[in-house]
Amino acid sequence: MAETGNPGNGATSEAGPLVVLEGVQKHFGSLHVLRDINLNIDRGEVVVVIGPSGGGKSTLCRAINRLETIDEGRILFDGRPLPEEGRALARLRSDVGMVFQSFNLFAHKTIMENVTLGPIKVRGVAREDAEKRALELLDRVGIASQAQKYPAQLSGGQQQRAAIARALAMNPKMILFDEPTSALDPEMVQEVLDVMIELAQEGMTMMVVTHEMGFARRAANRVVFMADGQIVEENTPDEFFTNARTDRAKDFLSKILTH
Ligand SMILES: Nc1ncnc2c1ncn2[C@@H]1O[C@H](COP(=O)(O)OP(=O)(O)OP(=O)(O)O)[C@@H](O)[C@H]1O
Repeated sequence: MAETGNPGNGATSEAGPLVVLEGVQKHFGSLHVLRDINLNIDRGEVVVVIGPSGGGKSTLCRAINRLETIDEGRILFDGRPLPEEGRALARLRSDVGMVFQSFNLFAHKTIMENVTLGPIKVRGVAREDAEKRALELLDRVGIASQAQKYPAQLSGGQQQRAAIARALAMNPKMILFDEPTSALDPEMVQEVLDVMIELAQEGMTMMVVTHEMGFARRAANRVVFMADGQIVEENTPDEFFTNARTDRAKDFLSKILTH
């Protein structure tokens, strides 16, 4: 996939991990939701984050593109601390695509407008070029024929595939997926996972919060198990699913794998 480059912003560090979290702490009031998180995500790596509800997985995702601020520690993206505001923050948000459980498409814009808005407004791409690329991406996720429809006219699976096309339209360096299939009817889950598996195989750097263990087995390089705001253990999917080390992870797996 072509990179847009990073005009006027100096060289990026192509060596080293794409994301580095060091000693990250986050509270919501008295609730300690991220406790000393240390995590690197390498370029081209697919990290699946799993764990019980309320464990801090979404907050971790949101902290990486600064939808949440952190209280302590630091997060580096592409070798630099996360920007706090302005154009640099807008650039971070386009470099780090985000796909949410609830699709988050603009309801009063067509699918084509949803996909082209960012490239036109943030990246300064000409409308004609943005539309051409959007059609390619919509074709790639299997919904080119829906380009002129509004989100409510599409199935949940189609909307989520549109959301992935929208993230891809910014030529992101990474995509964060926060429970992308949790709101879908069961028959639509696989069509979205198939798009994600293809992206993973093409080398997209991804962090995926999900309960889809089949996806983790097939696509993840690493599984990170989080509970009570901490990374309890992390391992390759094979090791994690057959040889979890901690009682908490074993307990969690025994519950979800019997479903
Ligand atoms: N904006 C907020 N204000 C206050 N508390 C919050 C906020 N966002 C999340 N929390 C709380 O922080 C804790 C961690 O939430 P988070 O959504 O990160 O967990 P999670 O592991 O993603 O859970 P789930 O699997 O249920 O989505 C939860 O107790 C949640 O209620």
